[in-house]
Amino acid sequence: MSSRRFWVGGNWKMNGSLASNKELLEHFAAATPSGSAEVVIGAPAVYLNQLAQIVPHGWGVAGENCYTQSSGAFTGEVSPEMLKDVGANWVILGHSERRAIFKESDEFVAEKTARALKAGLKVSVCCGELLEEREAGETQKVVDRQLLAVVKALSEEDWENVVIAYEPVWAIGTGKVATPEQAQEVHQAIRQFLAKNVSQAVADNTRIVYGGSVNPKNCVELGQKPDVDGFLVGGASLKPDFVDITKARD
Ligand SMILES: O=C[C@H](O)COP(=O)(O)O
Repeated sequence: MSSRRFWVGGNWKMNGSLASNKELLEHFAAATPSGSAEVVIGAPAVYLNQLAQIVPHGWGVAGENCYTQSSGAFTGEVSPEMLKDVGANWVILGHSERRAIFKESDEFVAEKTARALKAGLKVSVCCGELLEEREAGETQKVVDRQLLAVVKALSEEDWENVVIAYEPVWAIGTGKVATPEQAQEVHQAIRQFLAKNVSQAVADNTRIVYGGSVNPKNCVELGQKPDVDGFLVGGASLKPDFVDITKARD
């Protein structure tokens, strides 16, 4: 196994309330989460301040999106600086729901990634193919295209603060998890892509995590693959046994 620290992110998407967040986080803390994995919870921006105060000790807090500017006439947007101001230290960018529903382009995701890093946030940047793209044999082409935009926007040092989340769109919220072999194949190819397009050191050190119907039952086998450095978890991060996923590699 590599020296890359196992990373487990929860992505609550547009879910939660002050009361349910508190209940869930208290449960997580009481259930003794992994001491070795880096754990980060992503939540709607309005709840980040609450999360920053009550997440289990050592856990990070992530926004689920941000804009490219610090402030100004951008009605409805939230800046990276504002995420930091309310206690977030991470942001999830380029999630397939943002790409599909809000029409975010590869370049826009890359620009936001660069800006968030500049503001001092760490970034989990998402990539992944649609079912029809996989069936057409275009998985790697799509992932490379999405990541090439990010590569162009970042310096080599920036990569220290980036986690790549590979999330095949057909596996998100569907219960159809990628097999450990399918995940490993794409993760390995992403690492080769980083070696070719950034540097061998960045390829060796960047965490590449898998997302798409991860749950406490399938996480151990997925987490044993050498290039799977953790998970970005949607639905299962809203359940008490998310804590078991943080321990997949323990
Ligand atoms: O960001 C998380 C992904 O969208 C995965 O969601 P899921 O675990 O509910 O399939």
